Amino acid sequence: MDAVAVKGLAYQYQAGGPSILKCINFKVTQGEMVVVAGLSGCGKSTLCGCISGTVQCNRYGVMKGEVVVNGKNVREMRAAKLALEVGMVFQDPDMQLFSPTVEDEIAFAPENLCLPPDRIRERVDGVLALVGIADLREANPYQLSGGEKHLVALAAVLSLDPPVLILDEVMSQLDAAGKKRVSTVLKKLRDGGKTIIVVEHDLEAVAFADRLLVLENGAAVRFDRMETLLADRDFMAAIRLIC
Ligand SMILES: Nc1ncnc2c1ncn2[C@@H]1O[C@H](COP(=O)(O)OP(=O)(O)OP(=O)(O)O)[C@@H](O)[C@H]1O
Repeated sequence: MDAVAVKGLAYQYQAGGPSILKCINFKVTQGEMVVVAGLSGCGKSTLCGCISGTVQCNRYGVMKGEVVVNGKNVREMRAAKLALEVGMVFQDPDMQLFSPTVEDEIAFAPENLCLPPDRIRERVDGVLALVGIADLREANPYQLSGGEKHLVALAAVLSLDPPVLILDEVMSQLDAAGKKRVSTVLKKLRDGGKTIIVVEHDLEAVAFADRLLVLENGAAVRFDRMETLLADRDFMAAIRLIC
């Protein structure tokens, strides 16, 4: 079954402004991990925002086409419902952290679902263990490193257990050990059935992903098996994804 179907997606931040996304079509199967890559400014974050419903498309932005997540059109869903279907970890984790402790940050969404306290505790303990940040439980999120903040933001998103996860460059501030830690978590989540779309420049760090979507100047130019595209060194060099 398709977990995410993007059909003829086009986006402008302002009517009459530049077309940031240009008729993008692709489908992601449930339990698949897809990497989105392309040069800076090609529209990766905008695509993530369109899929997660976090991009502006009422007052200023103009979105055309359709994004369907688990059979539901994201533009027809209220934010609270959409958050149960698709969770997004932003490129800048400070955009989504606001609680005094990591534990409060993770508990916030389940509390807002009015889950009973023992279920909330269960979820908090579960995601702290899954993401491997149990030692940060009492920490102040603002005082963490960039990489740790991304892990806390991922844990907070996982507290709602959405079937689809979108991660926008969460490894960019991590050293090799940090990247390995995140990729291990992503593998575990994918193997557990989550559908994952991840924007990443370091393709070696996510080489275990299933498919790679290459964007160039707002258009999807290739969508193929990860190993097929990594092996196509002429294409990858021409598109400047490898030297
Ligand atoms: N809020 C906004 N208003 C107007 N234009 C924007 C806005 N956000 C992004 N853009 C423009 O949209 C284009 C695509 O930006 P986007 O952030 O989606 O690209 P990206 O591929 O994620 O880049 P990067 O790799 O640098 O994060 C860029 O030209 C950017 O300047």
